Amino acid sequence: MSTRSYAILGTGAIGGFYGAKLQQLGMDVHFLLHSDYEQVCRQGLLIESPMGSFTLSAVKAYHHPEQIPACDVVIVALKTTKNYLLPQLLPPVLKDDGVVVILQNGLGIEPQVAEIVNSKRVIGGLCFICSNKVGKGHIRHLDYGMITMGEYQDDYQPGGITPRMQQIAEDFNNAGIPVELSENLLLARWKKLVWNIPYNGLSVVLNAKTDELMNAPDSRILVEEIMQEVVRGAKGNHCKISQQFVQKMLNHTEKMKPYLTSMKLDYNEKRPLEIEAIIGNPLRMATEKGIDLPHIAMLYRQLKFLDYQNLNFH
Ligand SMILES: NC(=O)C1=CN([C@@H]2O[C@H](COP(=O)(O)OP(=O)(O)OC[C@H]3O[C@@H](n4cnc5c(N)ncnc54)[C@H](OP(=O)(O)O)[C@@H]3O)[C@@H](O)[C@H]2O)C=CC1
Ligand SMILES: CC(C)(CO)C(=O)C(=O)O
Repeated sequence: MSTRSYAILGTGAIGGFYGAKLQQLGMDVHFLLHSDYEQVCRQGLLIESPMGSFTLSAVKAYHHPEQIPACDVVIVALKTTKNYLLPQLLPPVLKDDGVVVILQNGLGIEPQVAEIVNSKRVIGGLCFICSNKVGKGHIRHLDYGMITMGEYQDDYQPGGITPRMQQIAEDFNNAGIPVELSENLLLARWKKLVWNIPYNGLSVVLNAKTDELMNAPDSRILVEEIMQEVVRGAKGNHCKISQQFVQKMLNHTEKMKPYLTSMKLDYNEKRPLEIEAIIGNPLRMATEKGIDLPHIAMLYRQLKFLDYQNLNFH
């Protein structure tokens, strides 16, 4: 087993789950906690999962990043709405030769992190998992779990497959989490957006679960139209996404158990929505290349309105 140390920034649905799986394997894992800190110090982390439920009773839990020893790998698993904290959180927890792995949805986060830690120290990861934090220190993993990882290079130039990615992937694989390595992080991020932009966005605007969006003819048309816009935005950024991939996303969602997207859960809980990372940044990246994405531009404004109302007036 490797001796790499891991810091988890954001011990929630995905950070709590993946961190706990790494610790269960015997890895040295340090968890930064927020409102759950005291509960986790007292009772540990409870993971419910179809892969096997377990409790980690001894957790290296911290309330402040300065208390965490500098680690080889720092996993960013906050909601992107909290990324304004990263300039304070990242430097103390990262070893001089350490690497940051960003396990967040959306696009355009790596360049922000590269400004803090330097672009040679950033890996992006896309999580194909359904998981929720259902209580303090209590994570409910529902389904899936695979991660796609890619090296970040300036301006999202393809970074190839590096030994350090392979080593981190091996740790996750040993912990029971499949990892796929991508030579092109930008393409991997656009592909994930084919799902996230329509379903996360429409679930809030139309107040619907995935099955409702797929079963009603009008919302299904909208889902497909938005997916096609994502494909066009990707193409304008030199990322080719095939029609077979779009079809695969539609078929896959049709077969999925009815699912409340993470954006809809945030909306229902009156938490800020990850609009900029998931919709705003890709939209701006396409606009900069002269590509017009009218459905996504409308979705963006609608979500901004709903988010503002939700946080301020209801
Ligand atoms: N959940 C899922 O199934 C999937 C999520 N993703 C993406 O993963 C990312 C993380 O999402 P998810 O795990 O669901 O989010 P969660 O809200 O479950 O987890 C985020 C965690 O960050 C913690 N946090 C907030 N502020 C601080 C702080 N100042 N210091 C330390 N910790 C803090 C929160 O603690 P507290 O609650 O105490 O504030 C929470 O435990 C998002 O980008 C999401 O889109 C991607 C695929 C699937
Ligand atoms: C696609 C999905 C459902 C998990 O892979 C997701 O990213 C989300 O809930 O935001």
